[in-house]
Amino acid sequence: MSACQTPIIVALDFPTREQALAAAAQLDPALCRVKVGKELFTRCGPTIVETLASKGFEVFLDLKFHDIPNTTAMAVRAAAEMGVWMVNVHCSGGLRMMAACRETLDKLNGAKPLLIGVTVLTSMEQDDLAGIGLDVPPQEQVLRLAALAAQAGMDGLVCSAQEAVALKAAHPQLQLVTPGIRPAGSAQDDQRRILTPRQALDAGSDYLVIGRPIAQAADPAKELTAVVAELA
Ligand SMILES: O=C(O)c1cc(=O)[nH]c(=O)n1[C@@H]1O[C@H](COP(=O)(O)O)[C@@H](O)[C@H]1O
Repeated sequence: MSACQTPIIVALDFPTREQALAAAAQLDPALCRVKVGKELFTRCGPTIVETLASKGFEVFLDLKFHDIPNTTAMAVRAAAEMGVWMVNVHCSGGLRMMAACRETLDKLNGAKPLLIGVTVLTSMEQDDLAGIGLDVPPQEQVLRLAALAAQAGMDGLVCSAQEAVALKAAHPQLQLVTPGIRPAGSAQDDQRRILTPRQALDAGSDYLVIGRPIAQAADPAKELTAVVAELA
């Protein structure tokens, strides 16, 4: 049972182990989980996951695997054996890819990470989708990928909180992990489909991924406490 009492996941997007651990030292594992993504993991490898776990944090390993079914399933197995709490793959890898991941995790003994499918990145809007040949609004593509993820037996989805109402109606069993969270007044950065923490929770998000507004703030503990208060 997790000691974490909030839906907040803080993205530790840092270039060094020292910076990531300095930020983590200002966060309380009772108030948030942490996310290790491509930059930090490529720099530090699995030891950063072990260190954060030893400090009491549940870790979302966000490497967004996207490959042929066997390769992706073996990567997910490696993540599970690392003891992470959540792992993700791109839904656009297709039904067989997601099903292979599900089957591989189901065969493992012991605790398994939540298996989450990334739908349409929160940095993308309709023009970006058109640029890669998808002439549909983001929500339509998200719902299409969500149906595949549900069929594959995934535990949840990464999506924008803007799609949470439609997704909860269509697939109430899927947990919604929503980045693109911006407290009122904070910079949008490269995100496009954004909501505030309160709006996201009200829309049906199960977990809120927040990076720069907390991790890169002068006082991460203060920003985290402010978001916790906004959600209370
Ligand atoms: O899978 C993710 O976590 C993810 C998916 C997505 O669609 N959008 C998205 O921003 N993310 C991640 O969520 C974090 C958001 O960080 P901030 O924009 O700094 O709050 C980053 O680490 C992204 O890699």
